[in-house]
Parts: sequence; structure tokens; C-alpha cells
Amino acid sequence: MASHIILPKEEEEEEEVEEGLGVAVEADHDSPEPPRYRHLQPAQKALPFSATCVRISRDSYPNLRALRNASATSLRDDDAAFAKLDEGDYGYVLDDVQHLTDYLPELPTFPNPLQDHPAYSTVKQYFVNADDTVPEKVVVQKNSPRGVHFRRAGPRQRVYFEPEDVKACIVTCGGLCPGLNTVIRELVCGLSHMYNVNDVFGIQNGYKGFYSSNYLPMTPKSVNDIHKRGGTVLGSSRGGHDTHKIVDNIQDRGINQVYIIGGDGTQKGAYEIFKEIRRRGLKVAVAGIPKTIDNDIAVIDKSFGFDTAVEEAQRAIDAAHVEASSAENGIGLVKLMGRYSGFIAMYATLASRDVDCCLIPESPFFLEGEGGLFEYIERRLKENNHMVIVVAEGAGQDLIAKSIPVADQLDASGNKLLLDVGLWLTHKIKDHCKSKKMEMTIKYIDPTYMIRAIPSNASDNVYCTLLAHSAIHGAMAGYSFTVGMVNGRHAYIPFHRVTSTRNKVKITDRMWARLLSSTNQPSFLSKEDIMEAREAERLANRLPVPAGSSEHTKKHSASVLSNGEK
Ligand SMILES: Nc1ncnc2c1ncn2[C@@H]1O[C@H](COP(=O)(O)OP(=O)(O)O)[C@@H](O)[C@H]1O
Ligand SMILES: O=P(O)(O)OC[C@H]1O[C@](O)(COP(=O)(O)O)[C@@H](O)[C@@H]1O
Ligand SMILES: [Mg+2]
Repeated sequence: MASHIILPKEEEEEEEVEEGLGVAVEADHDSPEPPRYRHLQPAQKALPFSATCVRISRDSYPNLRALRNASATSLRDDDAAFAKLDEGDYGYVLDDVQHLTDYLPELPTFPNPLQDHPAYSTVKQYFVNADDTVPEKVVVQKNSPRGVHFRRAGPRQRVYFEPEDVKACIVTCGGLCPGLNTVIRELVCGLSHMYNVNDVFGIQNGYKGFYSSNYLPMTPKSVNDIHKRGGTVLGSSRGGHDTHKIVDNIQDRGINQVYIIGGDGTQKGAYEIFKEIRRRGLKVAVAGIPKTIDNDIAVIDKSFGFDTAVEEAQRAIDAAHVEASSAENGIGLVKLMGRYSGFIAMYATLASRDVDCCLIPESPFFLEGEGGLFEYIERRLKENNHMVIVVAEGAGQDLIAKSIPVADQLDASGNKLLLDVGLWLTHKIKDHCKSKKMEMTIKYIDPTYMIRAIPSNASDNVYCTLLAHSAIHGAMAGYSFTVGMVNGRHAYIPFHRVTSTRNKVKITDRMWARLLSSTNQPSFLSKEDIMEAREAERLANRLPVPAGSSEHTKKHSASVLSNGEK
């Protein structure tokens, strides 16, 4: 990495720039030549921000070492070997993804067939620069280090597979989510239309389908209409991840591109598959496409299907509002999905404006006494005669467990099965009002499975298409990764980064404050709760400690890389 400033060249200035003036010239991305930079001494020309920039040297960042270890900190020790961290100037760190040449260095490359594609070949600078990266954090201060970056997604000039040699497969795992079929469709069509790859198979019913079901040949024709349907045409499942059996089948069937669509559990599975593929030295690219309506996947801006879920949740909230406002002391209670993260509940509440109280897993609440839910319900009914409550399915689980002690149960993937907070709350509210001799009507609506089973809306469809295309470009270029949007740009993210921590609503952030102010509900938080949340937040945002130190060993699974506030 150069030790001085590299500025992308303004097109119209091309002829005016002289050698030696601190401006870099990017090569035309359509040309087969690698990018050329004119590395010039910044101090020689007064560029708008060069005066500040040039004074910042590597040594200005005592935390650089810590930044460099950003990934390693959140890795299990045995995974640390897979981290690819590349340090640049001014505190820049590239948290890079795995590439086939990391373990097969002699692989030949081929020109990208897109350069002859009638649609794409006309696009100016269609290929991304091999050095393009996307910053994890975009809000910075004057003296901030440049921070962690991910490799930018997109088509490369050279690819590592010849179209006729590609044998690709697609699998969907975990719970349903709007948009699954769109991603499948766009993978099949994108491979065929952009790269002339026509050997594509669907794996049926999740990971176990690799070794227990027939593979389904897929063509652009067979998937043409599937995006109009909810669910996944391939079927999905939980459990059944047997790394060795899966990779045996990949190897036996000669598959060399594996597209894996699923949530946090699925991406962990994809990482295990990748590691086994690498251990066996196979020329196979693994592309993870993150899915979950809970929006709990770390690093990425938003998971596909989330917008659709929030939109569909409005219908349930509207119905609850109609029911509540048509009764005397009417309460409408809506349960929405969100096992550990209350994003759907929070966004649906903010969007609706009919909701008087939103309860999410991240924010503890209590029922009885001053500042509790019952007191608020009584007040709201007195003021307005009706109210709407939205509760995320993972909220209040500790309270339920206290009143109905049952042993924890797990699903086939090892996720904790939740108790029905909506039903429990309905009974609690009814009992409370009865004890107070308050006439009331409560209607409980549980639209959870209806929401996640619908097809994706228009904006999610476009998002799914772009995710699928980014995944294809990355796999063709020989990378293994999870693809996702980071600060509005598509990026290839190392598997460990999306699996080491969960995206959660931060109750110390402005978004949750906006919600509290829009509903006017109590925060239910004691001073101690707030201090605790702030401390957790502080620890989560703390610069990571170097791998190998005793603190690292103690805290290696801590969430050090959580998303910043949007
Ligand atoms: N730690 C893990 N290692 C390997 N595979 C996993 C892991 N966790 C989950 N999986 C597999 O990923 C698939 C989906 O996981 P699950 O948690 O049910 O859904 P999601 O991927 O939507 O979070 C399942 O087949 C499960 O066996
Ligand atoms: O009842 P199921 O199908 O196991 O799924 C329930 C869970 O699936 C989800 O919809 C999505 O979770 P995943 O993305 O982890 O699959 C959660 O909101 C919900 O708790
Ligand atoms: Mg999950």
C-alpha cells in the first residue's frame, strides 16, 4: 500500500494533471490493464483537504494495531488463521475475504465474458477496480483513522472460471423470508444471462438436501415466475448441517460454485463448508447471501425481506387499531417476529403512528407498579379509550419464564424455542383489568407466519436482484464470502464478521428514542438498566484488543464490531 494520498482522478481534469502533483489516475476499468496510479507527493499541491491529510501518518494511530486485529478479536482462536487483514495508510484496514488463490496460487484467469455482453459492454467503467473497498463506518472525525474496510462487490475484468466449466448449486436454509425466490431466480438468470453458465442445480430442503435429496436442475425458464410467490421453491430446513457429508457431495458431483441463502446459522454453516473445501484444496467458491426478516445480521445495512415484512406488519397493526378503536376500552395487541432483535416491531411502530406501546427483546419491561406496563395501559385507556400494543416475539421471555417455569426447548438448529409472549400478555392484561374491575376488550393478532410467507415487495425485489448479481460476480472472480450492503454499497464480507455478532436495536441510540417519543410510552428502564446498556454499548464499540492477549482470550466472542447508529 502506498504511503501517500491517492485521490481518484476527476475525469475532466485528466489532461490537466501533471506528473508529480499528488493526484492518482485510475485506469479505464474496461481495459484489461490493471489500474495505474501516479503516486505523487501530496505536499507539492494544495488540494482541498490535503493539508490536513498529509500530516496524518501511520504513527498518528496508536490504535492501529488494535484496528488491525479487529477481525481476529471476534474470531474463535482456531478460525483466526483465516483472517486476511491488510493494513494501509492513515489507519486503513482491509478485512478481506478468502480467494481461491490463497490456497491454489497457480490458477489461470480468463477474460470476463461480460466485456462482450451487448448490454453490459456499453457501460462505462462497468468493472470495479480491484482495489475498491467499502468503509464499515462512514461517520468520522477529522483525526479518525480510516478504519475497517471490505472488498467492494462487483464484476472483475478477469474471472477464475470458464463458463462451460461452472457447475453451480443453490440452497436455502432456516426460516422463510420474503425474497428467497427472487434471489434464487436472479442467481439462475444472472449466471445464465451474464456469464453463460447453464449448469445450475437447486439443493432441496436446506443443508441436509446436499446428501439426502435429488438435485434439481434449474434454468431461467424454470424459475421465470417464482419471484411472485412467497417461500422458497427449493424448500428449507433447520438442522442437518453435516460438513463432511455436504463437502463430499460437492466434491463427488463436481460442483464448483455454492450459493448459500440463509441467516446467521446458515452463514456459520457456509463458513464451515468453506473451511473444509479449503482444507481439501478444492477449486470451489462459496457465496453466502444473508437472509432473515429479523434484520439481525451484523455488518450489513439491512437484510432482504425486512422492508416487505415492515410493510405487511402495517396491515396487522391497522386491523388491531380498527378493533381497538371500535370497542370501549379496546386494546389491540400485535405480535411480530424478532427472536433476539426487535427491528420489525420498531420500524412497524414508527411507520404506523397508531401504536401506543412497542416491546422488544432488547428493552426489558415490567408489568406491575409505578412506571410499569399496567399503569401505562390504564392511563392510555383513560386518555384515549383504546390503545395498540406491538410486541416482538422475543420480548419479555424472562418475565414469562418466571411466571410459567418450563425447561428450555431448542429447534433442530439449536435456536431456543420461544414462549408466546402475545398470548401470555393478553392473559396478564385481562387478569389485571379484571382485578381492577375495568371493562375492556382485547384482541390479539399474531400475523407472524403470514408476514414472512408473502412475496417480496418491489424494492426488496431489486435489492435481491443486486445481491444475487454481486454474489455471482464474486464467485466468478474466485472469492468466498458473505455478500451484503454496507453503507449503501455492496461488499464482500468475511464469513466470520457476519457470524460473530448479532445486529440488535440499541436502546441507547436515537432511533429507539424516536420510537419512545412517538408512542409516548414509558421506557421501563431504571437508571441501572440505562447505565448497563450504555456500558454494554461502550464495550461493544471499544477498539478491539490484540488477538492473543489475555483480555482477548477472555472476551474473544464479544461483540466488538457492531453496526453504528444509522
Ligand atoms: N454453528 C453452526 N455451524 C454449522 N451449521 C450451522 C450452525 N448453526 C446453524 N447451522 C445450520 O444452518 C442452518 C440454518 O440455521 P438456523 O439457525 O435454523 O437458521 P438461520 O440460518 O436462518 O439463522 C441449519 O441447517 C443449521 O443446521
Ligand atoms: O417457527 P420457525 O419456522 O422455526 O421460525 C421462527 C423464527 O424464524 C424467524 O422468522 C427467522 O429466524 P431465522 O432467520 O434465524 O431463520 C424468527 O423471527 C422466528 O423466531
Ligand atoms: Mg437465525
